[in-house]
Amino acid sequence: MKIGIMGGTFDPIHIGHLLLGEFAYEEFALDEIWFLPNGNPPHKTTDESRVSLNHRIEMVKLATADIPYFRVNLYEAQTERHSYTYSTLQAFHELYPGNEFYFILGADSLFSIEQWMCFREIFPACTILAAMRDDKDAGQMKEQIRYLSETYGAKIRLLQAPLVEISSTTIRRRVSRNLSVRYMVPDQVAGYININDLYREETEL
Ligand SMILES: Nc1ncnc2c1ncn2[C@@H]1O[C@H](COP(=O)(O)OP(=O)(O)OP(=O)(O)O)[C@@H](O)[C@H]1O
Ligand SMILES: O=C(O)c1ccc[n+]([C@@H]2O[C@H](COP(=O)([O-])O)[C@@H](O)[C@H]2O)c1
Repeated sequence: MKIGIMGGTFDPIHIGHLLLGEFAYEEFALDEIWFLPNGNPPHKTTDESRVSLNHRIEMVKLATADIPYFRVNLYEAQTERHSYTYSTLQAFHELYPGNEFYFILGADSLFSIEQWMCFREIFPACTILAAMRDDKDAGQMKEQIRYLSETYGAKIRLLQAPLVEISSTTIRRRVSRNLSVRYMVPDQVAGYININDLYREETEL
């Protein structure tokens, strides 16, 4: 099978993430998209101010429940230790042999990938599908793809998805200011945020 992996902190999941999954599925004829919530994000330093892992997972489940080819994979959520993409991919090849993995990410992740743990080991283990987050990314993205491909033999494809300038930060900020997040997150996620009173405090940004 061809499996797309949509890794993220998902604090909370929003339509930018879901569109990447949907367009990757279609454009690269993938069989499934696995949403992979990060248990303890290696590079985000403000974990203590974020909502609990359980809330993040619950929102990912709600957002993906109706789509048969969207799955939630809790591999990285099962450990308190940092999860690193290279080791998750190694584990997936052992746990699910014979599958091809496509790691889906946005421009910011592609630009910082050389700071990731053992990043060279990521390239032979998957094809990267990289999406722009912003119009300004276009030229720089192509250059970064060329650079990573030539330098490390990375297999990277540009993922053409609608440009959505929404981030989890935007959602957290808007909720804390009592502004609407309707249409930015699925209705079920907006309802969950509301019922559980998430992101109300400015300090949770
Ligand atoms: N609107 C978007 N368009 C394209 N890619 C996105 C978008 N939002 C997130 N991504 C990508 O999805 C992956 C997971 O992102 P993450 O869960 O950190 O969301 P985020 O919106 O970037 O969060 P935050 O604002 O908290 O940093 C990353 O590879 C990121 O680049
Ligand atoms: O392995 C690493 O060192 C590493 C460093 C930064 C990000 N990642 C992964 O990249 C994905 C997007 O990360 P984030 O923080 O933007 O949600 C998610 O699956 C992270 O686990 C991985």
